[in-house]
Amino acid sequence: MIQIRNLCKSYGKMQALKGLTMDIEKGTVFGFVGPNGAGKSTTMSILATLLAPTSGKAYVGGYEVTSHPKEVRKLIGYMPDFFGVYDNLTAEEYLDFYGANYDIPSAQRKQIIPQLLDLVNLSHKRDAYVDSLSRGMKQRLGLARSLVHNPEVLILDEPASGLDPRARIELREILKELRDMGKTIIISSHILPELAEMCDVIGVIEEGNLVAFGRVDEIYAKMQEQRVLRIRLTGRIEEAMTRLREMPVITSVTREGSWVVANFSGQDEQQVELLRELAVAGFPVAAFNETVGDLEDIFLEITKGVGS
Ligand SMILES: Nc1ncnc2c1ncn2[C@@H]1O[C@H](COP(=O)(O)OP(=O)(O)OP(=O)(O)O)[C@@H](O)[C@H]1O
Repeated sequence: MIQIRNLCKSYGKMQALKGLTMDIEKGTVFGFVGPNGAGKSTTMSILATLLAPTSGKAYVGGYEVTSHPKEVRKLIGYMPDFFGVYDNLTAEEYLDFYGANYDIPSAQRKQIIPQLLDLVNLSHKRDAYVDSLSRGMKQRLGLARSLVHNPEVLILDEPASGLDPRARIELREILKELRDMGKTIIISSHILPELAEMCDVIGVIEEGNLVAFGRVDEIYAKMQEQRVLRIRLTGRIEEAMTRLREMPVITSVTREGSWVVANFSGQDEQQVELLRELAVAGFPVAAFNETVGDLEDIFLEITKGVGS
């Protein structure tokens, strides 16, 4: 659905994008993660045809963004990371105004707008002034606005920023509905775990370069394989460490007081077997627990270099 090829953007001497290349397939929820200033908004603005790249190409639905902006705009709904001020418009009037901008006939707008307000759980705020809405509600109204022309692709710049946990959950639920409708969604954030909860694929951008790109389910599967086991023994600690080191599923063993900390790379069955072996050998195991690896570390480790 989206192809980005060697995309570069400079603001004067500042190189915001340094040859970005990636593909986003139809129906994917793609999370674009990176620290402030990494180039996420720049990329999204180029895809939304609001900014011209310095060099390189970007295609949406096969249309190149600079030579076919009209076709691209029909395909995409864009929600920027800031929200304008609209003193005298109610939520309904606001959506009607944007619908009219897309040349949607009045009768059709009357039909669509209640559906959109319902989708973003704002039907009860239909007659409320936009400026009186909470931040979470404004975000949801912005989302409804980006959907007014029923686009195939949604580009959402930091939609969860500034939202409280409850508003985030609501947003996630709405995104699920949109995904179920078959939309391709691009969401940016500077928080990887937040995106991992709602996306299928994640790309990490740093200083204008894509440094990692991969599927979230693969990352989670990998995380399950890289566990840290913590075993507390009341005696024979050194002996237990030697026994653990001999096991192929253990990659390293250290000691923290009465705890033995072992990096484990295997499946549940092998973990069960490990505990059984220790018990059968009579080691005095008082406690046994596991922690999975750090999402960001594992993500970067297994996906680095991809796409760059
Ligand atoms: N209009 C502009 N003029 C000059 N520099 C700009 C302009 N827009 C962005 N930049 C610079 O380009 C770089 C990338 O900015 P961009 O907004 O794309 O990053 P971002 O990843 O979206 O960051 P954030 O998470 O803070 O929104 C930054 O260093 C930024 O200061």
